[in-house]
Amino acid sequence: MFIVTAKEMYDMDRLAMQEIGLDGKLLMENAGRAVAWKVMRKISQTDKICVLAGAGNNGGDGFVIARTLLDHNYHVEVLQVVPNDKVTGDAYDHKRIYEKCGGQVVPYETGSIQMVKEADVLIDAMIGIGIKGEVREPFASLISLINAEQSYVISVDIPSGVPADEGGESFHAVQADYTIIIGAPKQSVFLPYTASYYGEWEVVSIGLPTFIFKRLTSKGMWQLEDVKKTLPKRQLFDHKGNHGRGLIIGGCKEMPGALSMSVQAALKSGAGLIMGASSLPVIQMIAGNCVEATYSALSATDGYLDNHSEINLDSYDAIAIGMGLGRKECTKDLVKYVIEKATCPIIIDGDGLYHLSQLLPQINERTHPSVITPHPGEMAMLLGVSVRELLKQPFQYAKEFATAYRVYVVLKGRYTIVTSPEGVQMVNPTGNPGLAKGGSGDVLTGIALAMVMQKQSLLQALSNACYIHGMSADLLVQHQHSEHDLLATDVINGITDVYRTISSSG
Ligand SMILES: NC(=O)C1=CN([C@@H]2O[C@H](COP(=O)(O)OP(=O)(O)OC[C@H]3O[C@@H](n4cnc5c(N)ncnc54)[C@H](O)[C@@H]3O)[C@@H](O)[C@H]2O)[C@H](O)CC1
Ligand SMILES: [K+]
Repeated sequence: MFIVTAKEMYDMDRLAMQEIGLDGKLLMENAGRAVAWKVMRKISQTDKICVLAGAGNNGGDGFVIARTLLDHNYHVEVLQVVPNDKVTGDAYDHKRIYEKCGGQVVPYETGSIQMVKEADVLIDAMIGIGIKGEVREPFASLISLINAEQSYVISVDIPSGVPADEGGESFHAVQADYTIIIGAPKQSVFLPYTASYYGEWEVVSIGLPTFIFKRLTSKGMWQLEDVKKTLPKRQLFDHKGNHGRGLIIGGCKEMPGALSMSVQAALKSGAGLIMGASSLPVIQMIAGNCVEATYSALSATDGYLDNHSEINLDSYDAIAIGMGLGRKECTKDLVKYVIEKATCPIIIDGDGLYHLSQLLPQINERTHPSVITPHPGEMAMLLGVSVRELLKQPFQYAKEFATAYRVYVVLKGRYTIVTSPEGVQMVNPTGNPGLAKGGSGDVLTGIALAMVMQKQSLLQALSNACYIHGMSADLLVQHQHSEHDLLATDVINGITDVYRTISSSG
């Protein structure tokens, strides 16, 4: 599924109209009817419905929705929030068709507030992706009224007041119970400051052909069908070498478990062979957790790995480094050594990211792929901006970093964004707040390593890793766990259920 900015959506409309003759009125008809069908599934025939229509094409969708509902014997009226002369173009045409079909349009005046108060269902078709700046009157007061009412609120395309794109931080906007998105989800569906306004959401197709999306946007949402198509398969005559050899370097005296979780997660996800590398005390502590892995003891000073020359990096398909490694000068040297010498894909996580801020020239010079898996705090540190600033524009910042340093960026969050060095971005929809715990990142890195070393495109491999990680947590909280008690090690065990679900669902 593609993700768009407002500009991309407008460009697609233009292309559809100019190049293939899909005109605006037809797209509006498709949009309104598709939304109306979704609405009918949610509400009852006895509900009193008020469609709030604005001046633009979002309002135009509102007239098509009202006409379709009326035709199916629903109790519906349109409250037109703007004066008649503001309703023009395609929206005007659809208003006329609605009226000719017997539809009622109530002009906005103070008395019509009663209409809002009396409605069981409010359909918000006031402002869509055409919003500029903060909402003006009378929309601002109406939004306050809508949000104060108990009625069921369905927004069309986008909750009025929310922008389509990233960049803002606070909004006066409709709090929808359900948003029916037209054509493709907008960036704001996935952003921390705007996602909650949407409530439950769904996308409806309006007939824009896929090649138009492919031409104009390089952002998408990774879905189960994508996972099924791209996940490495196991063949009858496979041996462990077909599924990759991976090296995981991490762990120090305070954080032995990080390495253990990455190793277990990698093997559980399908890695052929995993070597865990750490100090002898760490290995002695964790080896029993995962007897299927092999381990390499490295020298350490005061519990931190200190001698990089003894590691052979040559015989691996991918290497992960940094989980629980520690923030010492000697561990920085180790990260530098791996960045400079590894001739396979590397994944840098945890304390490796802390060191990376001083190793950016080295990462830029790599000729083999590099992946970083920061949470917002680590990403902000690498970019030299505040977390607050980063979270206003995560798509933009992740892309800037990925393209500048030619790395794959896995920016972790409720909606993790995977960005390729070319700037292609994939959003992961799975996961829940149960993952907001120590160890989750170490598990994700292990899964990512297993995917990366099995010869997929890296963008697909990393998107699959995020999907599996989140889906494991989702299945666990649906069945035996809650978001409170879910542990990172549960997420590793939950991978079993993920694979069984994926393979049994065809
Ligand atoms: N391909 C598609 O996605 C299609 C989408 N459709 C719908 O069209 C809207 C976008 O329509 P547009 O006319 O460009 O803009 P809006 O209706 O969102 O809003 C314009 C309207 O709002 C007023 N306005 C702007 N900013 C403010 C503000 N801060 N305060 C108050 N009022 C504001 C402005 O003056 C205009 O009057 C999209 O979201 C879909 O719903 C098509 O129907 C089908 C194709
Ligand atoms: K709207």
